[in-house]
Amino acid sequence: MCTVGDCTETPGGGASSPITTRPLSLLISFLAILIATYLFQRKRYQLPLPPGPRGLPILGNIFQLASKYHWLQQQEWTKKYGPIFKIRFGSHTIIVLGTYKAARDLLDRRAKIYSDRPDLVVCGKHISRGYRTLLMRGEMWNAHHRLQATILSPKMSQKYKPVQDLESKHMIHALLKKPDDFARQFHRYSASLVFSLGYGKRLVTAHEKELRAIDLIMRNFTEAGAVGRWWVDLFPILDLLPECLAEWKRVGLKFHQIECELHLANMREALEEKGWNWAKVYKNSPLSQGMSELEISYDAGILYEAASDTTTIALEVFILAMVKFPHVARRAQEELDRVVGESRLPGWQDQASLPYIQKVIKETLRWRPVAVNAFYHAVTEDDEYLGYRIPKGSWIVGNVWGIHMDPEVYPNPNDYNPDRYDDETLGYLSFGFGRRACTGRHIAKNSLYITISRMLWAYDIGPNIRPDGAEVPVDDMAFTNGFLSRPVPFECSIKPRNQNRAEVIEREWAETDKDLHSLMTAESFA
Ligand code: HEM
Repeated sequence: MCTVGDCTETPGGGASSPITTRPLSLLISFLAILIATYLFQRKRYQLPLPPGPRGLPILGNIFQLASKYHWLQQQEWTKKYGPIFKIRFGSHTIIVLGTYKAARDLLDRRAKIYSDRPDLVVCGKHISRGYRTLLMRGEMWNAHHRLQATILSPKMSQKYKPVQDLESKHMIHALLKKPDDFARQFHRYSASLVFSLGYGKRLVTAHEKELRAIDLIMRNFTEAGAVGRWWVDLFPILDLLPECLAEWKRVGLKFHQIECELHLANMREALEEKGWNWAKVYKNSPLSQGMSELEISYDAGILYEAASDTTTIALEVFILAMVKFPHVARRAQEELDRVVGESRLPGWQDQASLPYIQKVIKETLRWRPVAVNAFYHAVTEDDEYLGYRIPKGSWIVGNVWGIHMDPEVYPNPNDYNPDRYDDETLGYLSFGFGRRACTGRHIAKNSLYITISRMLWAYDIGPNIRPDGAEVPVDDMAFTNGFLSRPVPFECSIKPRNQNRAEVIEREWAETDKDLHSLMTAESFA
């Protein structure tokens, strides 16, 4: 028998819930979710877009951004519109995040939906043709990200220290003969390090054809690929034009072919080299099965491109800072003299005992960030933040420059002041955000440690002095414009601190094992 309320019997006599009430409750829950989602989306859809500067009809804010330094313009707009604002770039909406908190909240904490890249027509579709990790999307990016993790993880990055030791000694020694040549020596260091790791071959003179070829590619990519250089980047529909009317297609194809030839040739040679190298790891990795030879070679080539200019620029900024803030150099030298002494160069064994040098590195990356806007992210779902709607597909940019100059986070931001990192929680954003943060950052930080500590141990760095005794003025705001922003060439004085140190440099360089293959055996990377 059953009474009202506890009946579990059906007219047919069996247990009722699996057959009748469960589908009903499922249906009700489904409808409730549907309605809630609809109401939520409708509410979100009704939210306003972030505020932003008025632009021209159709074109948007392109001309305002084309002003000399777009990052200064963005900094001004943050002051006017707040932590999040919108600009238009032809048919694209770009959301700019102007404060540390806004950038961390969205690009890091909501990285799951903020780690896509926009489809960039010229540098993405035509020059890179899907092969450049920086611009990859979806599954293809996942596959390459996993592949890169096998060689760029924190653990693997520690194993590259012997090569960084060799290349930094080479650099410090070369500067004894030609101190004015510092920019070229920094470039040689950065390029040779990654070329050695990637292809098992050093770049000793900085005149090698490989180095010139990659420099050409970087120039092509940054100049021809700069978003806004071509109308088609603003209005992708123009890409439907036939090739005879679309110069960017011809230029893109030409640049792509140059890259393909170079990356393939470099990889094929690397596979024949004696020792261990990234090309071999890539080729033999189970993670690369199913990737074409070109795809694998491009990945290795891209690492070289991503590593060489960035590290060079950071080192140039370091010299600029030492010229403008000589008291910092003196503080760092006191620390080095106390910890290391005068009879040897600083090495990896000193890294943990040189906290001031670590702060100098952080401050260098903050004070004049190498990539002023990191790089474009894109959002894969509609989202809201601070009461504003962020439409799916928007391009998202963290204005790293403006954020690093925010006095609320970094008091007196234009001062180069390593002591600000006494607060160990204070961060910086120079390696970008979330899942797209720079995968080479562990190598980069070690490079900056070994080169900067040795530069300061070995040399006095300061302004150049004219014959009349006046300092040659240096403008610490004179930078090139672009995705990467480097100091405009400037004069400075780099002199050995004394004869003893010059002799130590000579001695250590003479005693260094310069045979890359003996440093890069398969056993040392196992
Ligand atoms: C001081 C040196 C360096 C700086 C300042 C730097 C900065 C950056 C920045 C800002 C990004 C874009 C991050 C974003 O979109 O949020 C990036 C991406 C990347 N960097 Fe670096 N980088 C440096 C050195 C290196 C090195 C040494 C390597 C490799 C050995 C490297 C490999 C890459 C790669 C592969 C990406 C693309 C990541 C992706 O989209 O998946 N970088 N880097």
